[in-house]
Amino acid sequence: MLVEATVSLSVPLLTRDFVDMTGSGTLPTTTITLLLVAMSVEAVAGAVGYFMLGTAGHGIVANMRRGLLGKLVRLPVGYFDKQQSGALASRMVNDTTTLHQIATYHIVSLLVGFLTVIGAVAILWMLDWRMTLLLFSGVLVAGLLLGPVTFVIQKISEKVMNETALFSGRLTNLFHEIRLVKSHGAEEWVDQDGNTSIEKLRRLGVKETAVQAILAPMVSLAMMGALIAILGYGGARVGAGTLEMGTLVAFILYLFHVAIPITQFSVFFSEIQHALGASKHLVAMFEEQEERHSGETQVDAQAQPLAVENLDFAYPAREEGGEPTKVLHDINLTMQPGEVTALVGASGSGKSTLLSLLLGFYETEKGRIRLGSLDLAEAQPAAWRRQTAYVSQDAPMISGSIRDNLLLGCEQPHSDEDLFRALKAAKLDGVVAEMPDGLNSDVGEQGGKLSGGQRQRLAIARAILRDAPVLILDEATSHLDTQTEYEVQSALAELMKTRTTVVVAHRLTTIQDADQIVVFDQGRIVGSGSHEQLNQSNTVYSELVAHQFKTRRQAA
Ligand SMILES: Nc1ncnc2c1ncn2[C@@H]1O[C@H](COP(=O)(O)OP(=O)(O)OP(=O)(O)O)[C@@H](O)[C@H]1O
Repeated sequence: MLVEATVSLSVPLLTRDFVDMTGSGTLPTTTITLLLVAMSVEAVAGAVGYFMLGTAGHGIVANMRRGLLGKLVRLPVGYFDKQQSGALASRMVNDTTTLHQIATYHIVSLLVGFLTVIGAVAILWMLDWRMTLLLFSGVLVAGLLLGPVTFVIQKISEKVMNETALFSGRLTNLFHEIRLVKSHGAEEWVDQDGNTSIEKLRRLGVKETAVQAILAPMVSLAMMGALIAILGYGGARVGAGTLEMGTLVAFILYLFHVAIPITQFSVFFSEIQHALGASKHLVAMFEEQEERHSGETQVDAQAQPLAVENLDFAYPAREEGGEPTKVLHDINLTMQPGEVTALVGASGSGKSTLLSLLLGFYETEKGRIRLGSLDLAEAQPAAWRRQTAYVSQDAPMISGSIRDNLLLGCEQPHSDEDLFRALKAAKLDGVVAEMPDGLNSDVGEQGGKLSGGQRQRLAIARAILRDAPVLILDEATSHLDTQTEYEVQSALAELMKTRTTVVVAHRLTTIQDADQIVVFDQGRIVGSGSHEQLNQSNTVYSELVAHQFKTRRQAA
């Protein structure tokens, strides 16, 4: 592009010679040849420059997206609690594209334009300084008008980006939950809600266009003024014989050399405001504190007790300035290898939160979690989690096949036989074998092509395959019918024999044989022991048992 700019500066000078020579009656073949060569070089250099910039731009966007993706997956779970996943996706896709243009074409055009203008001014000054001053008074006026307008554009652009991210977030969520929307006949509400955002975006777009619409004419008006002044003043000087005709022509051509970059500056300033809006959020994402990478990587949970000591925990405030939600108070608990520890308690009493903490999803405020003598705070979270297999309440699935879901995060290779063995233990082998594509069958978005029970069995098979010494099950069998639950429970019982197991279960029948039952009440442990012990001596537990017994009898 520098070659293009330099060569393009010679074109008006060559044109001046061409006009002056043809005016004096000679045919300037050398000048014509030079003009043709200069114009061809300008065109080729322009095309090559455009291609190279485009290629660099795509590289920049890809790098930025790679960086962002790498960053996002390494952010702690707490970050995602505060974000809408669709909004994050929008930032990754749309905001990075906005930066593409600015990082390549606009920045380079600005630099090249700047050099062109300097070159043109130098040549013009040598040709005729009075006319140069005249031309630049027009440029100065244009510059002074641009400042405030670009500021307004930045403000609007920022609002557009935020609204777009919000809109994408809402849509993603609504489409995920389309069954909920339809079952509640909420299509009309979704329509209205979406239309409000669409209308907001339209209004902002119109505002932005209105400001942009006055920007370009303002610049061209200033340039037209300069052109007319040059033509009037230059024409008079040619008439008076103090200026060559060729020099006036060269001036007019140089005017475009100045005008085009100046117009590009105006586009640049409006684009840079756009990019500033986009980059603000991307920079904020890049600056987020990642989950700890440091710590002990040699975590061995084999035959080690898992202990929780004096643990307090509060979720961070949902909005700025809000109060954190205190959820766990002074938790003390030891889970022995080869034993099953069951956590029971009313809904919201903090059982799942404790599981999240055992998995190192959140940093704890006070107290410790230990595996043998190793403190979780001193271990690398990823290494710690490699020692655990976790089946959560809703058995989430990734988009892809049964195989992809089974092998999620697996480091060792597994044969199809291994996969079927795990599926068999989870009582899902028959279902998968009957699928037309077997292990390669697609599970659908969020596992939507599988039933709730099948998803749960697939999640259990995944945990079995992971073969980790610590097993963490959060209501892992709640979606299964009694017969399947019984069969899966016996497979799990086999698995639990050699592992440290923590189970959360609402249906107390499934954990009556647990080695240790721990009773939660409003974030505190209010008792622990065997089913018989607790049933006799712990009122919270005996009430839970009595309540469940009553509910079942009523259901029957
Ligand atoms: N990410 C979060 N941010 C803020 N508060 C949360 C978050 N997750 C859970 N809570 C709150 O923490 C408390 C304990 O929730 P938790 O899910 O641990 O209970 P639970 O005993 O597992 O309940 P359930 O049996 O219904 O699953 C609840 O009051 C809940 O509102």
